[in-house]
Amino acid sequence: MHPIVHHPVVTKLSALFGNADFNTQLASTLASSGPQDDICLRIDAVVCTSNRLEPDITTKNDKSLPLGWLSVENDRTLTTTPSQIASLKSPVSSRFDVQIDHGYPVTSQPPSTDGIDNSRHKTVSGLRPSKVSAIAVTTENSDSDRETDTGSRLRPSNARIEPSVRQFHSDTRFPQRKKPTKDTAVPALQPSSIDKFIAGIWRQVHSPVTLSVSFPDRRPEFSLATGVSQEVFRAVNGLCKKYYDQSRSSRALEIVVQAYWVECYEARIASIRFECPSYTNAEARMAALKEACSTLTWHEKELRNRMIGFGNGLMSRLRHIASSLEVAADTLHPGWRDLLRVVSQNGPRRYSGHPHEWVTVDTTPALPLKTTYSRLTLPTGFNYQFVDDCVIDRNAFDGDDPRRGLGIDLDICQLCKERQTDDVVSNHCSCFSALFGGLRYPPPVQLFNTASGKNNGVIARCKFDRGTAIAEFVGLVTQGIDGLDVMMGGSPERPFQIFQGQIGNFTRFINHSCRPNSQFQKFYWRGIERILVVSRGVAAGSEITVDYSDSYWGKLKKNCLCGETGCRFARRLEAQAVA
Ligand SMILES: C[S@@+](CC[C@H](N)C(=O)[O-])C[C@H]1O[C@@H](n2cnc3c(N)ncnc32)[C@H](O)[C@@H]1O
Repeated sequence: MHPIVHHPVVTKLSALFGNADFNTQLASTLASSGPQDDICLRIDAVVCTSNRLEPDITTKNDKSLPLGWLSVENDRTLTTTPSQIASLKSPVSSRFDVQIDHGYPVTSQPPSTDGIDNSRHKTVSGLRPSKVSAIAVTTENSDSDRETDTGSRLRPSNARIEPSVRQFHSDTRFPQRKKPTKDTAVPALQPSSIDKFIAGIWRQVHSPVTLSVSFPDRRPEFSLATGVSQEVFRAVNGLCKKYYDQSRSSRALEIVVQAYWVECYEARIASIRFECPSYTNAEARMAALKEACSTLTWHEKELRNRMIGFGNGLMSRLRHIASSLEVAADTLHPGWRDLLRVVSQNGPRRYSGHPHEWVTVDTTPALPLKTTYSRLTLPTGFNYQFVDDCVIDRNAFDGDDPRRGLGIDLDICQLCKERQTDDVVSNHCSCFSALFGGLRYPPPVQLFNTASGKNNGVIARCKFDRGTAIAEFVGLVTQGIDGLDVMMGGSPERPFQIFQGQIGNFTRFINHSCRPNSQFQKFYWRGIERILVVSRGVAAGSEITVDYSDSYWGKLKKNCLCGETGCRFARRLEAQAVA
C-alpha cells in the first residue's frame, strides 16, 4: 500500500467530509498509476460560481486554489504549501532537484490534479474517426491542377444519338475547397459530441474493423418506467465492466455499452430518489455512483470520466437510428448484430443481401427496396441488380469499351500528372483515392425514404469533404436508348450512355436539388472515362444531391421538391399550364 494513502492529512480530510471511501479509492487509483516513486497528491479547493455539487463540473469561471501537496520521499510522507513553492527563487530544472523545508520534491511539471492516469479517459469523450481513406477523404491538390478543363465535358447527345428524354447534366469542373475569409464566413453549427460519436459508429460499421469479443446471450433488462433496482443496476455494471475490459478491438462497442449504462444509471438515480425521498438529486446521484463504483471497482472520478460524457440523449438518438444501424451492421458486419443488441431488441439478424437493397426509415424497420416501387406495377417487380463497376453492352460496341479515351496515356493521371496503377503501393495518383488506386471500403451511405414526394434518396452517414469522390456513376454502358434517364459520356465522335434502369449502384437513387451538395465529375482512371459523384461538402446525416440540369427538368412532368429558397423548378407545372 502506498504510504500516502494513510497520511494523517488524507485520513483527516476524508473524516472531515465524511467520505469513508476516499482511502480505498485513492489506493486503487495509485495501484493503476504505474511507477509510484514520483507520485504526489495535490489538494485543491474550487470556488464555484453556482451551487455545483458535481465535483467534475467546473467552468472557466471556477477558481481552483491549491491548498497543498502531499508527497513521499524515502518512505516519508511530506507536506508542502503553495507559499513554499512560490518562495523558490530559481526556476526548477529537473525532477527531485529542489528541496524545500521538509525536502518536498518539486517537479518541472505541475503535479497531476487528480493523481489518475489520464491516458485512458482522454479517449472517452467520443470515438476517434478511424483513418479510413475511403471515408471522408480530402484530396487537396493544387488549384491549378483541379481547374484544368480537359475540354471534354459531358454533353447532351450529338447527332449520332437520338436525344434522350431525360439526361443528367455532367459538369467537369472540380469543386474547389473555398478558403473562407473572416468577413464572408457563415457561422456554422458545430456538431455535438453525440453527432461525432454517431458518425464514428458509422465509420466503424463501414470499415473493415472486426469484433473479437464474445457477448452474453442476454443482457439485463430494465424499464425506465418502473425504475432500476440495486440488483439490476449491479448486473448492468457487471456487463459494462465486462465489455469495457474486452473492448480493445472496438471503441464503438465500448461506448454503445456506456450509453446503455448511462441510461440505466439515470433510471437508478430516479429509483433511489423514490426509495429515499429525503435525498436531493445530487445525493441520489452520488449514491448511484457509489453503487456503481463498488461493482466496477473504479474510482468515482474514473467512472465519471469513462461513462458520463454524453448524458441521456445518446441512447435516444441511437434508438432513433437503430434500424439503419442494423441494416449496415447486418449487411456489412454481421458480427455487429451483437453490438446492436445493446441498443435495440435482442434478436437474430434481420437484414441480408446488398446494403442498398434496404430503404431505411427513421424509428421503424427498413423496407426492402422493391416494395418501395410496388406502385410501378412492373411485370417482374422492381428487381435492381447492384454492381460495383460499369457493365459494357458488348452488342452495342462490338466488344470495345467506348469509355477508353483516345490518345490518353494509361499510366498518367490527366489531373495530377502522377502515375496511376491499380497496385495500391506503387500508385501515385491520389485524386480520388477512395475509389481508385487506394483501399476501397463500402461507401458510408444508405438509401432512405425522403418522405417528401421524392420517394427514395441517398443519405450520407459520414461526412464527405469537398472534393472527395462519393462514388462512381455505374450502370450499363450502352447507346441508342431513347426516352429514359441516361448519363451521356464520351465525345461527339464516340458517345456512350450509362443506363441505370436495371443495374447500377446507389447513385441511381440520388435526387436533384437546386442547391446541390455534390456534382458529376469526369475523371480518367487508367485511360478509361469514369463519371464520378464528387462532394461539394456533404455533412454526415444529410441527403446527397446533384443538379439534374435544366434539360432534364425540361422533359420531366413534375415540380421540383428540393425545397430550396432559390428552387428553379418548384412551380414549373403551373407555369407550363398558364403558358
Ligand atoms: C434518378 S431518380 C432518383 C431516385 C428516386 N427518388 C427514386 O426513388 O427512385 C430521379 C427521379 O426522382 C425524382 N426526383 C429526384 N429529385 C427530385 C426533386 N428534387 N423533386 C421531385 N422529384 C425528384 C424524380 O421523379 C426523378 O425523375
